Amino acid sequence: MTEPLKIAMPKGRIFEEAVELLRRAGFSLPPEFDDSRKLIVDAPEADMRFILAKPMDVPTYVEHGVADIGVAGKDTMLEEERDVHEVLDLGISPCYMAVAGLPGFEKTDVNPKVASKYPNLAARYFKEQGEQVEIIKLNGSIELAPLVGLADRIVDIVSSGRTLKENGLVELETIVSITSRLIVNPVSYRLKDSRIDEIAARLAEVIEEDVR
Ligand SMILES: Nc1ncnc2c1ncn2[C@@H]1O[C@H](COP(=O)(O)OP(=O)(O)OP(=O)(O)O)[C@@H](O)[C@H]1O
Ligand SMILES: O=P(O)(O)OC[C@H]1O[C@H](OP(=O)(O)OP(=O)(O)O)[C@H](O)[C@@H]1O
Repeated sequence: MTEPLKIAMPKGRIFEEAVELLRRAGFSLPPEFDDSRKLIVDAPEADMRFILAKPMDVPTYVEHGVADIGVAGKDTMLEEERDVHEVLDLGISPCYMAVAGLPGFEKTDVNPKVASKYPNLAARYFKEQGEQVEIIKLNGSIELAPLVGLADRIVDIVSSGRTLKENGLVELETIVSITSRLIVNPVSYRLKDSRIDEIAARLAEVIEEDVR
């Protein structure tokens, strides 16, 4: 008897698209997957065990090896910088990271403040730009920060652009495009390479079908 492959899945936005992709790749996932509060879900037919984590924590579960593989937004990889391999761009949940602010924003030298849920990514970006800023970490509703004067700019995810627009903010710079990735623990990859390669290949086939 082999041990089931452990897969860390992000709850929330990415979840449904990732499940659909796995099902289309021919993996049989139990119906309870679609409507349950369980955090560990076994899929015996696929010989898989799913660990349902907060999206930002998926790379952590995979780095520590409690999950062999995982599905993670590129944003979480850039923020967390975990020791994991990225083996496939799944192309799902596309969005991008941008700097935004109030219209007419101009850089001043006086203590610029940037609010973000991604403090490491934001700090790295401004360092690369040669601009010294203070990063203020927030956990959500980032667009509020410039409206109430907590920060003059934000670094956040943009998808439809609706949140920026409805709050009277404008995009100032695009940082990076984002999609979800299949990530792998380096030790699991050495020990279970054929199993993991097979999953990646089957997913890649489905993704290619969509491109065609
Ligand atoms: N418009 C979007 N806003 C945020 N994340 C998005 C968007 N579109 C795609 N994504 C992807 O979805 C992931 C976040 O999913 P979700 O919003 O469910 O998690 P979260 O922000 O951690 O949730 P929570 O609001 O519970 O903190 C990101 O890592 C990103 O890769
Ligand atoms: O361009 P849009 O389609 O409007 O999407 C972008 C918004 O969605 C996300 O927030 P989320 O809904 O996750 O809420 P949060 O601010 O509580 O994280 C993100 O942080 C932006 O605020």
